Amino acid sequence: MHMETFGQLPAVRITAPDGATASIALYGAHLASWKTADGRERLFMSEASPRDGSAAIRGGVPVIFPQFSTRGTGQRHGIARLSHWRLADHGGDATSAWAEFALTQDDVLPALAQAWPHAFALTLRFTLRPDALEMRFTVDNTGDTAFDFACALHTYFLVDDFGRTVLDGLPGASPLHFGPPLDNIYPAPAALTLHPGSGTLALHQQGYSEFVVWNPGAEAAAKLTDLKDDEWPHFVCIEPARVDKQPLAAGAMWTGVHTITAAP
Ligand SMILES: O=P(O)(O)OC[C@H]1O[C@H](O)[C@H](O)[C@@H](O)[C@@H]1O
Repeated sequence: MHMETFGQLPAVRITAPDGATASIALYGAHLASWKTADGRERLFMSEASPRDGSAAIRGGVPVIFPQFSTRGTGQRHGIARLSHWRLADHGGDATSAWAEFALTQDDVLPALAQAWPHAFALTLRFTLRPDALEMRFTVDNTGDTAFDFACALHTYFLVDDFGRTVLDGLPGASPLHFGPPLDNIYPAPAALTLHPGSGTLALHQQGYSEFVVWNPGAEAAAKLTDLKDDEWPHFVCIEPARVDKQPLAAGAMWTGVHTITAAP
């Protein structure tokens, strides 16, 4: 583990024994880069993304909590991606390396916290294993009343041939060929396979209820100031999610796991 910067933001880099790396900004516990041992970057990052903590990072893996998009009266996509997390712990063994990040209500700026005044503890652990990345997300209700939350890991996969990118495994929509703008929500199967042009990525999830699949297309992308006009064909977002707010009892914990495994 060593500290580096992502733009002006402090970031943690972990390196697995096989040479795979992940770089996570403390702002948002935001995974900005994942490279497998072959040196290949697997995540898209916008060249126009803010990198100074003034706004959410565009690319990588934004952490969405406690609201998905505008499905509620609170902050769009929630407060986690706009908050400064802490590095809680890190480690590794002969084949793996990991780092865990933590956020509680005390870490959140008052202006963001006031719209969602609950006691919570989030952890997000990134583990690099041979050809794989695991993201283990926990939501702990540390208060004495129930709260409702939604969440997602808004993963921007880098694709090297948009016109040949295919997603297999979505109920009722398999295979899904990318092309027209897309912003759909599907019930989450345990496994999906993404063909990003060359090679495959196997996606496995536990604990989530939906996958959101998003690509803005040219017209909507042109309206996003944090995305260059020609960048939209370089990514597809496939987001394990709990899109609607559901209750979590006082003292209860929810866990969602998303594992991405690369194959040639
Ligand atoms: O621009 P953002 O707030 O990061 O949201 C980006 C996208 O996130 C999700 O994929 C939603 O389903 C989309 O409707 C939204 O456009």
